[in-house]
Amino acid sequence: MALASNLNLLPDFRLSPRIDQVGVEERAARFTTRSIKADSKLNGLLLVLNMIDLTTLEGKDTPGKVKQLCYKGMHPHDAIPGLPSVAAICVYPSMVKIAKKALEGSGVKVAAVATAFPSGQAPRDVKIRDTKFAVSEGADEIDMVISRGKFHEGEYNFVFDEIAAIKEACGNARLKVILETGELGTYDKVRRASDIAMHAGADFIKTSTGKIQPAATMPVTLVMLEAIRDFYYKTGKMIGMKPAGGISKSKLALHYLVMVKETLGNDWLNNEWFRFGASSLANDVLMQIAKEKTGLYQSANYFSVD
Ligand SMILES: O=C[C@H](O)COP(=O)(O)O
Repeated sequence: MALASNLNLLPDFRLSPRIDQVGVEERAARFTTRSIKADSKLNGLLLVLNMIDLTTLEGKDTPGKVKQLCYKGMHPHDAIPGLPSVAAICVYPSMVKIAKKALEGSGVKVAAVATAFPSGQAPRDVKIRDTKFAVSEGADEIDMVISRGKFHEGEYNFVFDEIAAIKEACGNARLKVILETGELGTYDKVRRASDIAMHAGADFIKTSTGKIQPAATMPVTLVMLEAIRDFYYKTGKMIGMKPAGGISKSKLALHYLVMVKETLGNDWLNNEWFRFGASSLANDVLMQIAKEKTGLYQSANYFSVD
């Protein structure tokens, strides 16, 4: 395992680039002003659907609900032909086996939140066991949370080593590292946490758990996309991006796609490298796809997940 203390070549994370707050907010706002032609809009909506990690992370989740969500993920709407599936179903570790079986042969991945999600307040060995359990149950992807308390104390080597340990526990599963940006406080800290996560072995960086406000925003996501771009220029390694929490409207999701395209380029415009973590976005996307195809709006109930 790559321990921070053993890696003399690591950057000093205290020196991560500073972010101009006004500049990043203005740049993010500009992506919302681009006009999208009708045919590009339909393609964009289909792409958004295919990039969703369809999520349920409730204490009251049942096997029945997870199976229904899996069906929805594989067949977003029976009455609309030609729809792609979502990218993954995102659940707690206890639901991984149920989801894995329900999704068998579909190509839809199972993502599991682990490491004492959402707080991350547990000893490292518990987090490693949580991760190994989810992988042994069949998780294709692990969504871990960073230790925000340690990060705020300036214990960057601790945060780095923990991510590296979880990466090792993942085996072949891809690792998404959740920064919980709503608890980081500043864009500078979002940039620093992104840099630590990528150097420590993240396959994806992710904004939020969905349990803390604010969750994903366009400026925060832009800071992370720019960190990914800089990391790519420096190392040649692609890292994925997953904004999550509070993204429920198609129009906003399309703005995110414009931002990804203009910041990272077309190589990132697929579900291998970009995801939306969302519980209700799929319904709005389906409503808009139906509208684009038929010219008519259906009621929201027509598309409900449950
Ligand atoms: O990672 C996904 C989030 O937990 C979903 O958040 P949401 O319910 O606001 O869409």
